[in-house]
Amino acid sequence: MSKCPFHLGGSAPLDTRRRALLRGLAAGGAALGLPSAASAREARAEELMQSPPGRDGRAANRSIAFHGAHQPGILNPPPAAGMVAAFDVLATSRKELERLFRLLTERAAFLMAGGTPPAEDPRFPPADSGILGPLILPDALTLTVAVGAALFDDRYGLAAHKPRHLTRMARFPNDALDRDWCHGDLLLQICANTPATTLHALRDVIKATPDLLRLRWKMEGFLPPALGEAKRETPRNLLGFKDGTANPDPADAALMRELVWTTPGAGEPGWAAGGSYQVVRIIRNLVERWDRTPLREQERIMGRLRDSGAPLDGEHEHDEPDFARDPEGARTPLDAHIRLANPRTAETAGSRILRRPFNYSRGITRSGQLDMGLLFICFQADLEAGFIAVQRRLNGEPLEEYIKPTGGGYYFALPGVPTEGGYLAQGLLEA
Ligand SMILES: C=CC1=C(C)c2cc3[nH]c(cc4nc(cc5[nH]c(cc1n2)c(C)c5CCC(=O)O)C(CCC(=O)O)=C4C)c(C)c3C=C
Ligand SMILES: [Fe+2]
Repeated sequence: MSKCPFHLGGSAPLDTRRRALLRGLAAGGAALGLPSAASAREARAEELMQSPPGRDGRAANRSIAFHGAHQPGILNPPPAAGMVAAFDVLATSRKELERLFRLLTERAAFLMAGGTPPAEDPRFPPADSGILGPLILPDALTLTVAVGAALFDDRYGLAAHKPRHLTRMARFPNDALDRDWCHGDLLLQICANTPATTLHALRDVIKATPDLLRLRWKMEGFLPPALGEAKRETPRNLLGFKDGTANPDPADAALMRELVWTTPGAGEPGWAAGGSYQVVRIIRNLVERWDRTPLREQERIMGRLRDSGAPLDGEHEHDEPDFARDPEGARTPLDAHIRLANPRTAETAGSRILRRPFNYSRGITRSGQLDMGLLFICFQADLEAGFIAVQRRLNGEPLEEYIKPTGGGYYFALPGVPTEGGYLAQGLLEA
């Protein structure tokens, strides 16, 4: 990673990063023998760094560290723009597969830190798409790489090393899965403050891997922009409800070890420690029907009040519902979404999951209805005890009248890359 002259450490203070960035910029120009162009680029970079055009400079300058025991993009609060892109892997050998993961590591670390691409020689295609301008600001970008069960077929000799619960996503009763929007050997989750930054990162990865990856499907999502770290509110989904209220606390490391990170033992291969099962579901919301449903009924379907997010037996958003004191469902219907998803019993405590959903909107259907919904994403230490157990409890819930899952897949988010020099999937490929 450090071999890339333009790589700037994601966790480096801004001033250090700025100096390194300007040095990289000058080096890029000098490499072409263009000293005056270099200084002009340097001046422009300084200007942009001070005040990125049309953007909140502080937010655009924010970088998230790439290196760590776990990948970024799982515990950090989701920014306003999210994307998942599923790929088929074209590598023809294990060696080529290693080249793919090394490349993904290099691009992710560079893009997340921000910097300048090498200076352009107009006789060749540009190194960068240019859609962010000459200076790539980190913009709270995260790239998270996950693998699907298909990667463990007979192509690369990895079958014996498959995470224990990783399977091809099977259909649930309310699903209408479109095969063009499902599965994939590899999943890239890209999150940032702005959609331009996620698209830029996707194009960068695609450009770097023409012989190694083929895009299979992609879905872009969004959240209402955060009001700032301190004032962070629970985002609303496209049914108008706060979504994420009862998520387990990502700051609770012991809880994350229990619910999110795969640990050695329990039949999991050693290399998978520190990774997490990732579920993606594209769930269309039938919003025209929902918007004609009485508010009281909407709230009984969800089990929470729409405006405050409070449970039906509480007053405030973070009040804990007491289902045990309501065995007949007088306050919260027995089939309310949150009651089925998390009955809060001793037996179901192990099925808690970390949700990280985005809203999506992609035009209209052939019958003229709005095609929008939830790009549902969740992480868990055990796919069977987590998402699959929760979804089985939700099967047949009243909310199904308003939602239709149409795509997605099951993946395993790789463990992180603790230090420079390492690469994603190194443990798997060296197992
Ligand atoms: C299988 C897992 C889940 C799917 C699929 C799912 C879809 C889905 N959810 C909403 C809206 C809300 N969900 C809420 C809570 C909630 N949902 C799940 C799981 C799935 N949801 C869980 C585990 C929980 C937490 C339950 C709890 O612990 O109380 C809420 C309430 C607010 C919150 O806690 O986030 C809403 C609203 C939609 C619209 C949807 C499919 C489109
Ligand atoms: Fe939910």
